[in-house]
Amino acid sequence: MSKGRLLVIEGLDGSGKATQAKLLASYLAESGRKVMEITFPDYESDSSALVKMYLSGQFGDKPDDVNPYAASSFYAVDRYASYKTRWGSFYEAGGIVIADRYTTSNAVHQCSKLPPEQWNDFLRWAFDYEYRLLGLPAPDAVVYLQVDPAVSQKLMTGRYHGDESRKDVHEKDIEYLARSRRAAEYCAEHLGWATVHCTENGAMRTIEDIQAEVRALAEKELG
Ligand SMILES: Cc1cn([C@H]2C[C@H](O)[C@@H](COP(=O)(O)O)O2)c(=O)[nH]c1=O
Repeated sequence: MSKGRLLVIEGLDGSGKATQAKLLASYLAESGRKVMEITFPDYESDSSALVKMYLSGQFGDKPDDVNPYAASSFYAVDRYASYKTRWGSFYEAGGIVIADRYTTSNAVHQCSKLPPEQWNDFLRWAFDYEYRLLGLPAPDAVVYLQVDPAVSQKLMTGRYHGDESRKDVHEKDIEYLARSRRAAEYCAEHLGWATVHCTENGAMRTIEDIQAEVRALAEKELG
């Protein structure tokens, strides 16, 4: 039996990835396809222990306190565990997997710790490590949900109702988030990701409008 398909929804914090991934998975399931939705980090699993230590600041309270290769490894083994225990056999048997974040999040959030002239080397390493050495599937398509900086700032402020202490080490660091945005746009442009522009005139477009574009991209990929 031929292996399945992996569609990834990527975007910066607060871009609506979880909502769009869920809606896409339900839509594809209703259209009669075998679908599973997965999300990373896999906070429910013990395999995310190192990711949790990192995000809660136990290795240092700034993202840059943990070098991108170390941090990427934490997320990569979390994905490996999830693949082995949750979705690997479903995917291998031909199922469609919709991922809310994937290796592509290391491309965005870890790449941004390096100067731009080192990005290509880092990206080559990250993809080679996960897709070849660990044996995880490479995505068939990546949809990047692009949100204007001013709008995403507003969304992030609202998310924790002004309680800064609930933010993780990435979310607390505005300068790091700006760098991650630059890395995300670089990846979207150079790695063949499909960009969906989620903002219009300084506000988010409706969930339904964005979903219509996401579905069209998925349908094009799945045929
Ligand atoms: C899945 C994943 C997330 N991240 C980052 C993105 C977020 O800032 C943070 C936590 O993810 P979350 O906001 O989706 O809970 O971890 C990576 O750096 N690499 C990864 O592989």
